[in-house]
Amino acid sequence: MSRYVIQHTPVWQALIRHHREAADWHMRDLFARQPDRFARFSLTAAGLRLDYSKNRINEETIALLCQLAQAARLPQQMQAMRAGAPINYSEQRAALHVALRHPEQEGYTVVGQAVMPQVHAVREQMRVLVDAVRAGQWRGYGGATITDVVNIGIGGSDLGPRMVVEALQAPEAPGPRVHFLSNIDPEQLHRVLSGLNPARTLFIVVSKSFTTLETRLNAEAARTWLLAAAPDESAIAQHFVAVSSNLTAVQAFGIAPAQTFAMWDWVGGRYSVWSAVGLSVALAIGMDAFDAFLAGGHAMDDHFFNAPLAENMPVLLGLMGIWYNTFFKAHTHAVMPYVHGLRSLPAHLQQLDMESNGKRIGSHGERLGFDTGPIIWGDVGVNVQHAFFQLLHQGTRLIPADFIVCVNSLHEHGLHQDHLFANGVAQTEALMRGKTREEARLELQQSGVDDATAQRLLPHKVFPGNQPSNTLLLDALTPAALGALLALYEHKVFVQGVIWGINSFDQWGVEYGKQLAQAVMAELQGQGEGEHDASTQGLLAWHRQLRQS
Ligand SMILES: O=P(O)(O)OC[C@H]1O[C@H](O)[C@H](O)[C@@H](O)[C@@H]1O
Repeated sequence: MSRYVIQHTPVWQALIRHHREAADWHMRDLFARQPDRFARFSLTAAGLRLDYSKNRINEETIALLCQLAQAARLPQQMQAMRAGAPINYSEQRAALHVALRHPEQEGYTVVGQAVMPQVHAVREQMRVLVDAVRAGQWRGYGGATITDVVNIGIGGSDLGPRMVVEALQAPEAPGPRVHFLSNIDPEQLHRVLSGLNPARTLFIVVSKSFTTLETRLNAEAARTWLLAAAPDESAIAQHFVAVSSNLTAVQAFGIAPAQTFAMWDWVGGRYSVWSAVGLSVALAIGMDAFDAFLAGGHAMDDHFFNAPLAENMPVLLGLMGIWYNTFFKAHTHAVMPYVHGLRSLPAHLQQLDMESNGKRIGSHGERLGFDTGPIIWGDVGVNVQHAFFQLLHQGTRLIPADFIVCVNSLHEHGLHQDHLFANGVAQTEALMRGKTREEARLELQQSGVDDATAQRLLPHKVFPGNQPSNTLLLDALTPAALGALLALYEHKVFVQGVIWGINSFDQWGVEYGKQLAQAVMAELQGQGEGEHDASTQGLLAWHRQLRQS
């Protein structure tokens, strides 16, 4: 089989030529020339609305990008994912997170084995625990009900559940308070535990591998903390549950099989919030709301697997990302949720996108000759406008961005929600239109400043515009809408990985630092000296000077 190199396909070359033209376009002109631009470049899927008209694209751009997707065999790869094929080829695993939100008892297999019965069995096990805790039937060692849940996990075992809990748990709603312990900074451990009552706290140790150092250290610290208060070790069964694919290691840690929720090697950590990794979410919002979250994700899967490429929301987002990242050489992609509940979405997407597509090696081991995964960043609106938006408006870089806005809030507070919406949408308009020299001059004249001041200020008042954005519009931040939104981004990342020809489902790049940390730690503990560069040696020497024994 000849090596597939996307860069050498005729459509890639056609896109390079098309980009030379597009580089001169201003979106203001595109809108002026095409009054029905919004109708042409917007769509609805799984309850989400996407306006992608404020992009440096025309029909030809979309047509060429769809051809690129065909050349990369995207439709076939989508089917391979669905069929449970080992698309994570470096680890010989399927990537079947879509099965986790599939409602039926059948539909997905891995190596010929049906997976849905296991998925539904674990979901039932979750329901039993969640209902018992929320109804006050699950009791701690002194017979008291559970008021606080601590999710101990890191990476995919932390970011997804943390973000979803923040988004969906209303403070006044019934259900335990949920806390997240991820880092090995003793400060975090102290802060999380210090406000809690051991007799009323349930720990969920979440680790797919159950070998992650941070999680094991934190779980051990939590166990010690609990046992310092509890009468005996039998309390572990009332206060610790685990979520893992490594059931043997869980048992060795001291958590019984009955308290253990399985996950599988065909679920990547950053795609796992839909599994029992989402137990903290289900405890926070209840199992019915968790089911609605899964249903939202499934509705997006249905759309993704069935809509034609040019009308497919994740595909379009993925393709436009490639347009900017690879052809315009934009290095970053910003995500701005104008939704307080989604303030941790950028952090979740950083792991999802950058751990999936932050790679330079193609499927044949070759070094790819173009830019792949962008730097994902962003924060919550309106706050961002008063912080870093200056750079988007008048800096020197091209920064494509996603704006996420809600029409309705779950809380009524006068005009807050409309102001929030207005600001989000106005930013996309300002970024697209910019302000010409003429417009700025007129504005200065009308402001009544003298001519000399107007002359001096004029260059500073011009906005180049032409900054692209997608607007994702939600009715309100419901479990179903959030499910659809997360699944949308997961598929977007997959689409890009397929087109760039990389494996989005492994993460070898995170291992090296862990390896070296073990060696450095051994030295800190006085177990020999390693060979280091002068900088690392110097830092270790400073540590020896300052460390209080
Ligand atoms: O769930 P765990 O096995 O504890 O892994 C937690 C995290 O750590 C790893 O280093 C990976 O980079 C992440 O993809 C993973 O989510």
